[in-house]
Amino acid sequence: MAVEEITSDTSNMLSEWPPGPLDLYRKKASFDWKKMRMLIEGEDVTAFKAKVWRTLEREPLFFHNSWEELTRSEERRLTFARMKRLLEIKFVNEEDYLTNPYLIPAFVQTIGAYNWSLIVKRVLSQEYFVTNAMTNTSDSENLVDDIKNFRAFGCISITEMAHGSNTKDLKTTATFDAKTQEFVLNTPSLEATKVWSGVLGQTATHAVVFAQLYTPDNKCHGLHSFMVKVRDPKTQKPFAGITIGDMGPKIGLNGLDNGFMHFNNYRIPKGSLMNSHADITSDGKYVPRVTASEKTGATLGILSAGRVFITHMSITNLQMAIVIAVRYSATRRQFGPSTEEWPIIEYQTQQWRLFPYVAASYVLNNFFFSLYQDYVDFFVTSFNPVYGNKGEMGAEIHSLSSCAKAVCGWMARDAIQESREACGGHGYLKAARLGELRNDHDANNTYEGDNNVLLQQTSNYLMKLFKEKIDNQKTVNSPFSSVNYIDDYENILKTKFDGDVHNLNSLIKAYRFIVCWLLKQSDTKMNVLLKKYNGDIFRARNECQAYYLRSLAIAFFECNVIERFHTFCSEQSIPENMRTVLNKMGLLFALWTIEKHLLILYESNYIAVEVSNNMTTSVRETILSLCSQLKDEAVALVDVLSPPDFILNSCIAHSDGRIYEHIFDALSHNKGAFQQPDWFTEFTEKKPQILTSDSQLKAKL
Ligand SMILES: Cc1cc2nc3c(=O)[nH]c(=O)nc-3n(C[C@H](O)[C@H](O)[C@H](O)COP(=O)(O)OP(=O)(O)OC[C@H]3O[C@@H](n4cnc5c(N)ncnc54)[C@H](O)[C@@H]3O)c2cc1C
Repeated sequence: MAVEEITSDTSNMLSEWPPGPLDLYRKKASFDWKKMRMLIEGEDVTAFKAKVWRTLEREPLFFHNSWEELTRSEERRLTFARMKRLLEIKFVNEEDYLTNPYLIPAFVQTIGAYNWSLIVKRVLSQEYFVTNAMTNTSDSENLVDDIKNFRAFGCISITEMAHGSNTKDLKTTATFDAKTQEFVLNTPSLEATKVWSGVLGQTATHAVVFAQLYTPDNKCHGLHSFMVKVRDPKTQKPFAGITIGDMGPKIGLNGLDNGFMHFNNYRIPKGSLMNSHADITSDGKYVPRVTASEKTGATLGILSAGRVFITHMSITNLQMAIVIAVRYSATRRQFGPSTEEWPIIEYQTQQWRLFPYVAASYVLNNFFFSLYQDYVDFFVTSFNPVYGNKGEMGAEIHSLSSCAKAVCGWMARDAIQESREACGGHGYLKAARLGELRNDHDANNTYEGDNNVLLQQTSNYLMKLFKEKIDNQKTVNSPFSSVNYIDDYENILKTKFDGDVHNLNSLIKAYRFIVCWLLKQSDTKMNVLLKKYNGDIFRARNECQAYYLRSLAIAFFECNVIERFHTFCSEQSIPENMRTVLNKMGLLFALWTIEKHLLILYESNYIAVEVSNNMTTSVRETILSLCSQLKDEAVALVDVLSPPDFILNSCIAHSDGRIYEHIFDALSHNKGAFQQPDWFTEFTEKKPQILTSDSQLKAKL
């Protein structure tokens, strides 16, 4: 998050919201929504997003409405055509990205908010793929040129039918043939079929294929990636030796063509080996280029990009869902103490269900900007041959992005579902957009690493540091400082809660205690399990997940998120009225998340006996009080996060608040709303022949 001076020029580029029923709450807000928007995302990003959205709205190809129903084939065709148009318009060039790297996630968010299939297809086949090609292949220049000029499309093929999370055990083979200076790709079994590769189903001409590298002496050197030409760009047909198919209908993201693939003695040139970590000589000798530990740290860091971006995608979905739910709640009325019905946002349960997610939208947004800055710093360092800290930086980014992707993905999933229910029956309309958000978001919890498996990456990292501290007195210290407090774990574990539930600092101390306590408890349990299983770390770790290592990774993430938000709120330049609201959201988020760990705080005696009786009550009463205080700010808070109506595309959440007019519009425009079905004679003419006796039934059988 950048705190920048807000100019009237930038403020003017954001249109005022149209007048309507939402004005009731908009007028009650204590801050200016435009200034808050620029505070949380910076002027450049705000201006850029506004420009992209205005352009899309004017483009006929991007016309859509909330009641639209497309077949899979229509969706694919449109996604492809829109992707082409995006390339023609070219909102930013590489220099812009270098000047302001925040424009990269801004671009993904801006297009993703319009349609996730479109941006996922675009990024997978272009940016993500080009980054891979540029850093790794010998003939990368031509390929990058082809990709940029729409002569080639890339995809990444890792997952196989029988192996996803456990990539080490992938079965596809790439065997070097010294006679022809080629690798021979094979799919040794049905289970080794490559599956799920995005863009492969109907479009990709190239794939980064992960396979086990074999040298001519039949020795396996483990998993390596290869740049493979899979389809003829002139005919779009797979080359001989490759079978490609489309994965078919999915729960969501149906504009994206996921595919499956088989290799049968398919030959690729030696130069196809993506050789930044290892190479092969012409006589077939395997030559590693970096040591195993260098490879691990740097590779882990680079591979974090996907998770960093998915974290942002999840936060974007969370934000869109909460915009819809809050706007609807501020206009929908039910019951009331007198003749006038209350807007449902006035109800305590509605506030309690939704406002923690409003707070999460801000707190996580800040986390993303801050993590992204760390990633950019790491990325720049990783291309600097002199600076030697890459491994540690990469490992920390890997740990942070793993838990961030998991927890943000789940929070967004829950926010979307809560928002759907908070909007009652109308929330269930396709035209409300919540169903599409739910279905498209769902995959974020699985691809680029299943969430539960990712949390293990974070807990492994933390446990390793903790072990080194205990066994070798090694200082716990990391390049981005996320773990430094663990170094003081012995003192932290002697502390008690100071009882101040209104102070974010006190809650950060409590969180640090939870992390240290879970580390200690997990370490104790691991030692017992290691003894039980004769030092078998795999089994020991497996039995130490639920309530221990998994909770550790989640608490570590939440602690880091709150620390970063606290730092942000302490910035001098934030105007006081905005700081007050931001502090309330930080506190609400912290209390809402820490409530789930109260048992730990009791069990560990962190909450002293004298205060233990009312601690739970204090936490809960403060949550309710904060929800109530944020009620009059909520509409303005979601206005800050909201894209224009054309992008949000929800008939229950237009910025003018005229929900019933827009819902009726959606009802009356849906396909066949007023049409008699062409099967109506099934009722009017063809009556059911009801079988009345046993003999008639038997005769039928
Ligand atoms: C829409 C979509 C797009 C995708 N795009 C691509 C792509 O472009 N390229 C590509 O290669 N792949 C892609 N994938 C595949 C994706 O990366 C994998 O599905 C993902 O990595 C999970 O692997 P899996 O499906 O094999 O799950 P599994 O590994 O079989 O996991 C199944 C369950 O087992 C649990 N589990 C597994 N191991 C453990 C363990 N050690 N401890 C505890 N629990 C465990 C997991 O938590 C999970 O709940 C895509 C998937 C989807 C849905």
